[in-house]
Amino acid sequence: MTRIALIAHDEEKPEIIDLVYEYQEMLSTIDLVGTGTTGKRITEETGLEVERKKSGPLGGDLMIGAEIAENSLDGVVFLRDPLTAQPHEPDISALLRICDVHDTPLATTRSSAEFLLDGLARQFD
Ligand SMILES: O=C(CO)COP(=O)(O)O
Repeated sequence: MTRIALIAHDEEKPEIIDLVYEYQEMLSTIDLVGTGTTGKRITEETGLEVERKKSGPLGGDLMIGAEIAENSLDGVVFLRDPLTAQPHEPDISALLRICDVHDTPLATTRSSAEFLLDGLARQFD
């Protein structure tokens, strides 16, 4: 089963909800995991089931990183806020790094997330 992570910083949460609505049909056929607040918001607003890790600042990014290290994830959509300093910046860097280490597809903006999800959808055709 295809499994992807959905994560967004607070300023980007409206954007990830909008993205999930856009790809709702496709996303309803795969396993979704997310950091705590992002996962909660997605489920509340779209009804999609999201396995929730801890909130990002409390270790959620690292928990998703651990799944990547175990090759459990096929992709990561991580809509970062590039204009606000985050208290857990080291955790964010660790997640980005482990995606690179395992060549796990990673999108950090809306347009690159659309490329990633379009690419995944093509695998189902
Ligand atoms: O901080 C985050 C990613 O670094 C996101 O965490 P939340 O989804 O819990 O807001």
